[in-house]
Amino acid sequence: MLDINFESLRLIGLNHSITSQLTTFDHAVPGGRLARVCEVQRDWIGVHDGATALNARPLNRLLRALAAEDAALAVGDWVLLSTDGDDVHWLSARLTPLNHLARRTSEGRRQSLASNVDTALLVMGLDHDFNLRRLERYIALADAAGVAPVAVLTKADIGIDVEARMAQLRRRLGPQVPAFALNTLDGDSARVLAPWLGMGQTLILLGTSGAGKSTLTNALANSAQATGGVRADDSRGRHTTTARSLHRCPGGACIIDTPGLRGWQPDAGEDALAATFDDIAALARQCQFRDCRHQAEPGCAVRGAVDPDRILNYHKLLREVRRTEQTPLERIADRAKWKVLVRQAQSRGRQNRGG
Ligand SMILES: Nc1nc2c(ncn2[C@@H]2O[C@H](COP(=O)(O)OP(=O)(O)OP(=O)(O)O)[C@@H](O)[C@H]2O)c(=O)[nH]1
Ligand SMILES: [Zn+2]
Repeated sequence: MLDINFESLRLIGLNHSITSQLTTFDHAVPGGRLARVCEVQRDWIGVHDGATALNARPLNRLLRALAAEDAALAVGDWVLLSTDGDDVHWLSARLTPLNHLARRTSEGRRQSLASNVDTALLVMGLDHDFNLRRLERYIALADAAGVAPVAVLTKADIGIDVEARMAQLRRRLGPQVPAFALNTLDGDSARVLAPWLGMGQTLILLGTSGAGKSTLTNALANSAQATGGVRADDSRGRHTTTARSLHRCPGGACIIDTPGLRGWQPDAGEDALAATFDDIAALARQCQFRDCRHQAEPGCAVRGAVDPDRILNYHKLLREVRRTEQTPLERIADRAKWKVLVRQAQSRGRQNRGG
């Protein structure tokens, strides 16, 4: 029988949607217990069983099962843990995640970020890090996974045009995405973000290197993660955090800190993107032309009502999604077509120079 201490596991995010899976679960591992993945490394998996943090290794049978689903263990996953006579800890199974955050690399590869997350705190500095297109990209990533986005604008104490930027952000994103300007060093963050930090809640922090994710984690979880300085000229961080990790907050929520992402796309389809930009979709129904791009077309209902840069960003993300949804053959055909065009242009150039 599986040994579950609900009270202690609740502190690392256990909820009834997860435990209800156990009734139909084949857990024939002697001494098996439930644990949560806190850190994924190449050779070991950091897990917490509600009482202690320890390092474990996945059994081959788990690796095979994951490979069959084209899945991998991610921070936030619930797993079955057992300890053998030599005190080695093994993971034998993973419970089906309730949701799963992933990104696409610039080559289109899908990469797991975290599982079983309630809220994504999208962390962005009010210094040179401020970029609303990037924020919308993060919102698309969260929306596509069914994770509620909350924008946390850090460095309100040293930021540039703080009030104007917050007003611009709220106008552009509308009321659906709560947004806060914070100085994460002043100790007020936990109070402001309290509605998302309730018992059993899981949050993930996403944002560029240097945005203040580890500083915010430390403020919310009373922990002591290493934080890094940023370059003065462009506010870029130094990639101080190198792996995703899970931290417990005093109020019973837990937080997944992540390294800054570079070169990525949301793992979202066209429908998910349309949901993120549903203000555009709703107004577009009143445009004169069904395929209106809301640029110079007459009778457009979107232009003027939505920030023009938001419209451009939506179309940019749509183009990226369509490109990653191409089959490998379509991509090869597309590349071949480009090569021909480039070659034609080059030979035209040579002819012009020669003639
Ligand atoms: N003045 C001020 N400085 C801040 C604030 N938040 C973060 N910082 C500073 O910004 C620098 C970068 O913060 P980190 O928390 O390391 O950034 P990070 O997002 O975790 O960066 P990576 O771990 O590299 O992904 C540190 O020197 C922090 O002290 C803030 O609200 N105000
Ligand atoms: Zn239009």
